[in-house]
Amino acid sequence: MTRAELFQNIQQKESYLCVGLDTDIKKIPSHLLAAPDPIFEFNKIIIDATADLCVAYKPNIAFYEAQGPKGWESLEKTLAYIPKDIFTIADAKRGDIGNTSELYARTFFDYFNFDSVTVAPYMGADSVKPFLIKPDKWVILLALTSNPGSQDFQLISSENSKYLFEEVIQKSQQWATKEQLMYVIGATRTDYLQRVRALAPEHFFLVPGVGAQGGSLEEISRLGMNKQCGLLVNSARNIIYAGNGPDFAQQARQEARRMQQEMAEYLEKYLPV
Ligand SMILES: O=c1ccn([C@@H]2O[C@H](COP(=O)(O)O)[C@@H](O)[C@H]2O)c(=O)[nH]1
Repeated sequence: MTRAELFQNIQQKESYLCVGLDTDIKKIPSHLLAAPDPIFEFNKIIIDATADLCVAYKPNIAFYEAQGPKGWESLEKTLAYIPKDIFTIADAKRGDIGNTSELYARTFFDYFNFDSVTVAPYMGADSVKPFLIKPDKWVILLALTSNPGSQDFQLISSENSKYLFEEVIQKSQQWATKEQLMYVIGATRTDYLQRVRALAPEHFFLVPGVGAQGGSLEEISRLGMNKQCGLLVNSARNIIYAGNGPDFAQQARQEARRMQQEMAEYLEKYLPV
């Protein structure tokens, strides 16, 4: 999917919501556990309940890998079930020496056909470039993450008083254009959002950390929106586990709807003309 198509979807749906499919077998409603593939069954119901309200789905690969081969099957079926006009993100946080990254890229882009994959930048150019070989596939580079530990390295500044996350954003723009590269910027780090936007004015940011981690959707939207919106705001637990009984799909839809309506308001208010 291109940046222009993504923006078109955002405008049509008045939404920049990314639903996180962090499907934990221990958390899904008990009545689904008798299904042959409970994780897929749960995802299918969540996708049916939210597809008209979001522009992206982000399965976190850890939740599937932890189930062994069955989990990979659930992931494959889930990906096939997501409507084709919705952007897909393999949240795998990969990156290794070049020949290994090539195989990771093959896994997520050739075998699974995801639109994008999250990549850790710290092994440098040769670890990231193998993910950039197809023009319609995206790398979403970890820049300033939402967790408390992002202070340990990403917010350390060098002699020239640049933070490490700023070096990541600047350097990586030599490897790919805004048509293939996005950044992960945590919703809990809005203090830095204007600084980030100044470094990457036209890029899309994947923003996790609203809802369960406490980030503010309005702050992200006010400080981070660009002319093409430039934001995919992820929420996982708050949506998919909004309910745990027979009506869990309605509860998930209600939470996704609440976020979409807020987003419609912020697109009106903050999208630069
Ligand atoms: O900085 C980061 C990078 C990735 N994540 C991932 O996003 C979701 C957040 O889930 P919630 O339930 O909405 O908190 C999860 O898959 C994380 O691994 C992140 O939170 N922060």
